[in-house]
Amino acid sequence: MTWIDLPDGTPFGPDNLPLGVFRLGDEEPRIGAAIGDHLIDLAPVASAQMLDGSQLFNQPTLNAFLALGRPAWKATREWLIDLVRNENNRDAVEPHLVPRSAVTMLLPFEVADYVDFYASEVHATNLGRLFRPDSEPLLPNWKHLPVGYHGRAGTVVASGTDIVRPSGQRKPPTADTPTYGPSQRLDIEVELGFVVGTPSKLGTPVSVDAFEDHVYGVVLVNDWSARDLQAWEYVPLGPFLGKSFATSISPWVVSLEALKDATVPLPRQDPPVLPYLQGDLKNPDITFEVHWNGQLVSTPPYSEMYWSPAQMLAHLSVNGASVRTGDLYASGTVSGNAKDQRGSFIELSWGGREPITVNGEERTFLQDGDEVTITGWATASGGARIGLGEVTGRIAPAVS
Ligand SMILES: O=C(O)/C=C/C(=O)CC(=O)CC(=O)O
Ligand SMILES: [Ca+2]
Ligand SMILES: [Mg+2]
Repeated sequence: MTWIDLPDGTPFGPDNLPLGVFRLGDEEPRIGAAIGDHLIDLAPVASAQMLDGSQLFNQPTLNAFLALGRPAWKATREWLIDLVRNENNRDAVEPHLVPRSAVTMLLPFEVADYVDFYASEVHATNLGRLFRPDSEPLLPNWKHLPVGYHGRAGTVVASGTDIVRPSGQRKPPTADTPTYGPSQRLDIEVELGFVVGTPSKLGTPVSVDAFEDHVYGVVLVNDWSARDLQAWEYVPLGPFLGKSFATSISPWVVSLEALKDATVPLPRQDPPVLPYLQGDLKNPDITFEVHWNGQLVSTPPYSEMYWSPAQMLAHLSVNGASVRTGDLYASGTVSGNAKDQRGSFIELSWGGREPITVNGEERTFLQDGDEVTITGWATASGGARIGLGEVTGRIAPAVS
């Protein structure tokens, strides 16, 4: 399959070839493609082959590449596949294979706008029960439109960035007035992020069928959430400071093309959705693993998500809002039906009332020094693993 040595079970086999931005020593950041324990430094390989646009890879972000659109994404993928499969390319590529352990991975693209959805029925039901115990868990709109909110693009950070515990207002139900201080209910949210390449025109909605023309690929997302800040501030306008302090994403952008054999039909939508949300709808079949201080605590499955990524894009643009190169929209927390498939600690510990055991300790929310690592992968036809790599972050103490 490839002339490059691959470790067993690598997330980055010859069918994946995700793109990311790396820094090697004090050299300028540039674009690489992951393969096994290495990356291919693409700029020198492309310029030696005198490819049009080889300057594209000599960039500190993927944005210029993303803006090229689907035909160029496909051509680039075919070129990459040939580089790693065809032994004739060995002499050209081998000098530019860099061990991934030798580089620092950066934010892969400059994030334009950031939207966060709420597309898991299990998660929305669980949070409804926890935040609004006296009402129906799912609000009347939930099965008619993919609920979402606009987040803060400027605080989307690279995997590995420390997350400073946010401070803010919180008012426990038993208190009469709010107090200010470090969040005591700091949480994670396991999500899949969709990366927009091709922009759309202001005033013109993007149809469900045009999803693959606009979205290049996916990243892992951890949408850190301060549940105490959130519970006090969110009514009636939705999430604000409880979410905006940081959102971490994985460094490798996996293309939709690499995932095309790893999809499942959408769960049945009942009641039927409006025509602009109808189409041939699929979900990527990704399984996540959540490690809390090294211990596996949950394995959320993407396949059960109620709203598809194409419906999210159609909905976020149906009023004529345009999308831009570098837009990121996230699925919302991925939670499965089983207890050990929940994608947040507020669900895993049921609001803090049912602690879970992590490395022998009873735990509910995040403590300073805790580290959370989320991985994810799909299985392509033929059994090859298409890995998304990982997104990781450690909690640093609040600023006093
Ligand atoms: O139900 C609520 O009031 C709040 C829900 C969330 O915190 C979820 C959110 O950020 C969207 C998601 O990740 O699913
Ligand atoms: Ca979220
Ligand atoms: Mg966030």
